[in-house]
Amino acid sequence: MRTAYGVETVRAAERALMAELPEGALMRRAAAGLAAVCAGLLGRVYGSRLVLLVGSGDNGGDALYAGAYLARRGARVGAVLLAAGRAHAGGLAALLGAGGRALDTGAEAYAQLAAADLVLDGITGIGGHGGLRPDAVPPARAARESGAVVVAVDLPSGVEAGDGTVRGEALRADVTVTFGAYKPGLLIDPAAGYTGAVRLVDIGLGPYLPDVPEAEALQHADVARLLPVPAGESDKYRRGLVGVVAGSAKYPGAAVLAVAGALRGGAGGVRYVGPGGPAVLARFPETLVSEGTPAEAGRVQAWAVGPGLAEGPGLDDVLASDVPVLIDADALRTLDAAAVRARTAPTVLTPHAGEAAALLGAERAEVEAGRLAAVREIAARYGATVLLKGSTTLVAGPAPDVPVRVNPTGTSWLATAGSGDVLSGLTGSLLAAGFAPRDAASVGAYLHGLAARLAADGAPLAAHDVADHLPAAWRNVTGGA
Ligand SMILES: NC(=O)C1=CN([C@@H]2O[C@H](COP(=O)(O)OP(=O)(O)OC[C@H]3O[C@@H](n4cnc5c(N)ncnc54)[C@H](O)[C@@H]3O)[C@@H](O)[C@H]2O)[C@@H](O)CC1
Ligand SMILES: [K+]
Repeated sequence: MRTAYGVETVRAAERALMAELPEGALMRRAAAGLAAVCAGLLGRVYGSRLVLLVGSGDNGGDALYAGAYLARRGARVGAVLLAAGRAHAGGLAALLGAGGRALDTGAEAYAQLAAADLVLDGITGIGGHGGLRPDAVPPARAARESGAVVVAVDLPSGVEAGDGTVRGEALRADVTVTFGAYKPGLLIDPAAGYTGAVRLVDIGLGPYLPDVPEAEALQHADVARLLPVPAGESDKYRRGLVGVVAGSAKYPGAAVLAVAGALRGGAGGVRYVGPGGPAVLARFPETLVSEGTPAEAGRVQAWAVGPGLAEGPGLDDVLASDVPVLIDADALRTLDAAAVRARTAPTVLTPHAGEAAALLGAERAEVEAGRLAAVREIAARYGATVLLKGSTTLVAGPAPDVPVRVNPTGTSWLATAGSGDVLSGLTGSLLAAGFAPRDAASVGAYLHGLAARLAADGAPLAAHDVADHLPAAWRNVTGGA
């Protein structure tokens, strides 16, 4: 599991650790780790050309101390002081003492940036807000346009550490060297798109961090542990039946795609309820098709309702049931929060940003600008587990003290019609197979993203390709066991 801690939590842990260390020791520890990563990237430090972009805070201090280490090993280091007179005093003295040079933002800075092998971005870290300030933008752009490797100190400058938003211009890095712990912004888009490869430097913060992180991202091993392996005595009922309520005369394809996902999610069987029965059976003869309403259909262990659904009794019936329910797409637009909160079994909502805005009675732009806050707010208001789709899919449970799961497997190729229908069926199937709601949603998103990556392989894909690659994704996670 990859864990991420919010800014205040990291600061509190740093304070507690610093109280036990000599003055400045923690920053020097961070800088030594940073310098080691840079040395590895450079290959040969002696004679290499480094430029430091130095802001007014401790993030700049890290860059200056790391620059001093590398200058002592023979690198030529120039530090562009973006906040003249306010650079970290100890760091600047160390750099100058090691033979580095301080520069203002004049022509020489740009000449050095153009010729640099490596640029260290120490403009802002966890203390930065609101994107790069105007005076930092031209040197940041020059760094990006040079052929240098750009290494972000702690975070790419200009991104919000706490929630992954980018509220102005930010400097895109090739590598981000972060200290002590991941911050949510390193995992959540759009900020996560600015980090390049992330390297975590241990500065001894571990014992001072709380057990429960703010956000976490499943890794292959976590998903492999959660996926069920049918035992010898399993039969289809023990493995769970998932009921799919989807599709309409207008959208018959949604029924087929939701069933396609459900068949690959580990449930023992799929019961389809809706007007798309003939289309579903033509493609998947193994489906149990029920006429009539969900209430009239046989027993299932979970329902997935919503993809391509027109008006009908489907939603009310499944809400009244005593099994886990996943609600997606059109069914979200008319959802009554009180009816969801009153349910005795878990509910999972899977909105995209537009549907999330409808659930909150907010503007879509508001959701886009604060996805972490939005997913938590919907989960709290509806008393449900919420999977907010997007370039980084987020999953929040109804309890406030449980980490938000960040899906690491997404790909922009997934932004294709019908891919959400596959995810609904898949996640519903995991619920029927007995997964806890937060696990069902986050494992569903993980396998779905991985299947899309395998299917796309660098080319556009269709939603049914994602469904077809779910078994390959499952094998990829479990090692084919
Ligand atoms: N606290 C500690 O013990 C440690 C802190 N470390 C470093 O310290 C950083 C945090 O330092 P600070 O709290 O001083 O904050 P930062 O250095 O991240 O940034 C705050 C400074 O940047 C300015 N600033 C804010 N927004 C800006 C913007 N949009 N554009 C330009 N300037 C802006 C502020 O005026 C302030 O002076 C961490 O990210 C990490 O790099 C590390 O050395 C590890 C130890
Ligand atoms: K930075």
